[in-house]
Amino acid sequence: MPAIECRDLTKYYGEVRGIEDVSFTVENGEVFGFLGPNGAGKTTAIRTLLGFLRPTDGGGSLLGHDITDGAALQRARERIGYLPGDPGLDRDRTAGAFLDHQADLRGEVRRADLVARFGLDESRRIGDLSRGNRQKVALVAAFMHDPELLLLDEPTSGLDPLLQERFNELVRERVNAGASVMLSSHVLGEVAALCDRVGVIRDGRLAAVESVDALRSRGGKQVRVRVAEDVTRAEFEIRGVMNLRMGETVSFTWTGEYDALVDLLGRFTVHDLEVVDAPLEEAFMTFYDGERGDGADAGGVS
Ligand SMILES: Nc1ncnc2c1ncn2[C@@H]1O[C@H](COP(=O)(O)OP(=O)(O)OP(=O)(O)O)[C@@H](O)[C@H]1O
Repeated sequence: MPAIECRDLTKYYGEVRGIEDVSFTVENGEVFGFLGPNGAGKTTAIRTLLGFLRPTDGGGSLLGHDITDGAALQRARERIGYLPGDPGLDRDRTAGAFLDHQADLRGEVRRADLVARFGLDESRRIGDLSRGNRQKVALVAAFMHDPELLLLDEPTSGLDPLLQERFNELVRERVNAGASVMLSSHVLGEVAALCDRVGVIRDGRLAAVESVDALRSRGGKQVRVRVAEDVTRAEFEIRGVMNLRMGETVSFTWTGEYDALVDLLGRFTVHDLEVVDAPLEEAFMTFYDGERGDGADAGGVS
């Protein structure tokens, strides 16, 4: 039984499409990233899965409970951690009072530890907290009952890099303890660092689901080479070479087989050579062709 199952899930807000025909599963112990630009449908998918919104069509399950079975889902919530994209925390309450209320609903085995790790002052009024500190309160609430499944909507928005790293550690700890995670983001680096697989959502539809490793390998290799000879651009303009930049060092993205690269470089006296994974952005951009206007280059990566 997968941790999350999403079958042709569709949600319309009246005439407005939120998501349409979204299907994927999140296996037990997996970290699944839901990546897409603003308005793509990430929040709609998460809130529909949690039963806060009624699907227009399709269905799914969380920890084996049908998402349209309100009572079962309510019970399952004790084993689920949810971080809303825009936590509407009661500004007049203190952080501690909010966490007390959440603890009554789901428990708080790890609260003290998390409050200390995030350096949270529970006595402060939520309305007086900075955005980052409010996000910390919401994170403690999502994680403090050691949930088996976490649905996190843009979890690191508002967190500084140090706290983002704390957050990453926290996710890894829960996953090592057997939990499954779905998190949404529009920051590629964030999902690449944490996720096993990524679903790319655009205009309410799932454009692709890929493992982060596959995305990386599709991105090709970044090659930087310095040779003894004077070289011309034409000598490097062969199949497999992209983003070619000439200079004292010649650099390009290589998307072909290694043997063909060795053949190419074998024509010269190589003084210096560096071959590294191309940035994940290049593979990822293939999903955004047309939307950003710079998809022509990226389109050739695949
Ligand atoms: N309550 C609502 N009423 C009407 N339309 C809505 C509502 N909530 C979302 N939408 C629309 O549904 C679509 C998907 O929005 P959603 O908030 O799910 O996207 P998102 O990927 O989470 O975006 P963001 O990254 O900005 O949070 C958008 O076109 C949005 O305008």
